[in-house]
Amino acid sequence: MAGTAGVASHLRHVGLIGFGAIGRDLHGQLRADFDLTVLTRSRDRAGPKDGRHVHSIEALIAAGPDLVVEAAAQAAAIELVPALLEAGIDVVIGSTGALGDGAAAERLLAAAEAGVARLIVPAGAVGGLDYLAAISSLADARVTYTSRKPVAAWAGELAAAGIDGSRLAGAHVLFEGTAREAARLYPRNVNAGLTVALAAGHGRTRVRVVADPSVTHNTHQITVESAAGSALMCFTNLPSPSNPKTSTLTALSLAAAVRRHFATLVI
Ligand SMILES: NC(=O)C1=CN([C@@H]2O[C@H](COP(=O)(O)OP(=O)(O)OC[C@H]3O[C@@H](n4cnc5c(N)ncnc54)[C@H](O)[C@@H]3O)[C@@H](O)[C@H]2O)C=CC1
Ligand SMILES: O=C([O-])CC(=O)C(=O)O
Repeated sequence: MAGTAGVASHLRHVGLIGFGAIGRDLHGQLRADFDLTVLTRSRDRAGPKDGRHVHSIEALIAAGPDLVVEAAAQAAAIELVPALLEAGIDVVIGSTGALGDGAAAERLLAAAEAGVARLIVPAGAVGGLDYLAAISSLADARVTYTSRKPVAAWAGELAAAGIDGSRLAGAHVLFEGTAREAARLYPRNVNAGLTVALAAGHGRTRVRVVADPSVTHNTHQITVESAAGSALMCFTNLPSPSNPKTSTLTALSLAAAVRRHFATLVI
């Protein structure tokens, strides 16, 4: 099967936290090749029709997963992921913006160290993290990440700023600044900016957030200037049908991170 080269033939056990737009897609993409246990809050009624389904982090740890993917929310990552890491379970963190909170990042990394586990940052809605990590050692590197999404992805944020999204005539810059601040202000929309900053370095990365009535896709542009040259990366992603804030690419990226984790040939 495409993309599974090198995956061990016996079924590995993967835990998923969250069963929203990403969690449901991820479950569908992984169910044929992995044993899955899904953690949802007890008040969230939706869950998988087949496979294991639990409502507490203790039950997820007791199920004994080889790897867990968090695809719920920054708050869920901060609350639940440390216990997994302390229990020695590697975690792919979808809500990368959680690492923008200094105290939370310290807690997560301390838990990983204590449990001798790995906290894995996936590319998510963007790509090119290998390039960004490569130029991160260059002192002069400058990276700009621009998130440009349709107005539907910003309905709540525009309303909070007193702007009627349906009347927006042109692109509206909601934010320019650091990745940490963007991830704090837009926890469900700008995790990708924090991912870029983790790869390239916070001090080198600027983030722009734009609501644009002329685009139909979630567009992520990364520009880089450094002593190694320049790069322009643009990801024009279809929004998830069930959550316009989220790109359909994100679940595919998390599934790829899971397969990579168990692969013999690592790409
Ligand atoms: N790294 C990246 O590029 C991206 C990261 N994300 C992150 O992924 C998260 C999920 O995205 P979607 O699936 O589109 O959101 P969604 O809103 O469709 O689904 C999230 C689900 O997680 C559940 N949830 C929240 N807290 C929970 C908890 N403590 N325990 C168990 N379940 C919990 C919610 O009830 C909901 O069902 C976003 O909030 C964002 O943090 C989203 C898009 C891109
Ligand atoms: O999926 C996307 O387009 C990006 C996103 O929501 C995020 O970075 O949180």
